[in-house]
Amino acid sequence: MAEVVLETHGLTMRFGGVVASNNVDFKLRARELRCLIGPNGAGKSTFFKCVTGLQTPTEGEVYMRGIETTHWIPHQIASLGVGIKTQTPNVMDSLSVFENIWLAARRFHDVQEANLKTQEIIERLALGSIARDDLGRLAHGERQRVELGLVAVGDPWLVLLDEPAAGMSAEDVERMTGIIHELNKTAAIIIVEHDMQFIRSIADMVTVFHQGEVLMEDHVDRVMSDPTVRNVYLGKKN
Ligand SMILES: Nc1ncnc2c1ncn2[C@@H]1O[C@H](COP(=O)(O)OP(=O)(O)OP(=O)(O)O)[C@@H](O)[C@H]1O
Repeated sequence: MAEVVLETHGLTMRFGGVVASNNVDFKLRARELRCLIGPNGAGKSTFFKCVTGLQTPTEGEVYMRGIETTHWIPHQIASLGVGIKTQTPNVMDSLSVFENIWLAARRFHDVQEANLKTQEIIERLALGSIARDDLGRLAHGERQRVELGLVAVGDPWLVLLDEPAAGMSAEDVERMTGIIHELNKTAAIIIVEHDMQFIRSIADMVTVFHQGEVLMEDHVDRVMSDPTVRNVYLGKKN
């Protein structure tokens, strides 16, 4: 069996009386692609933030390739070889696509290698036609693609993506799907996502969150046809 690259034990996050994440045990193996779904307020974002170091859980532990990262900040986690795409990316609108990717590449490589890596990412993600454009002038879908480029530049073995398809056109989503599959050749990937069409097109295994807990973990087809999952989305009691 493939190596476990991410594991949580009893991950719990309380905000006052609200238990946003409740004793979550989670495991992801090398080269897996897992979508995290669930209705609004189910605890997906909280789980994502605890795993990426944006929040520190109240209880429980996070391990990446066996290293405990529970109290680490995102920068430390990224330095392990983990690519993180949050909804508030660290980019500069007044710099070009090339420059933004180059700056990200420079964190991992010397100047010469950063040049080569930037060029490689621009080709892999088909960003050539917009490479000299300022990031601030790009359409939403193009920008999302650049942000994936920033994730890919560190050759990550684990990629954590928060709603990569949000607000995108069907064409952009299709492109994004291709890029994620390409990243998945070398990295395990977690995607927090609302867009069911995107999930159907990309997911294999899905973890369903409900009221801060894992309700179900199974193949996307079984999850989508499960009556309990349907009821949870529709807000019905079982
Ligand atoms: N910073 C916070 N302070 C207080 N309560 C919070 C905070 N963050 C999340 N919560 C609460 O925790 C619960 C889980 O929220 P979370 O955002 O993790 O769910 P979600 O599944 O990501 O929802 P959505 O799909 O709407 O983004 C909700 O009841 C939410 O109101």
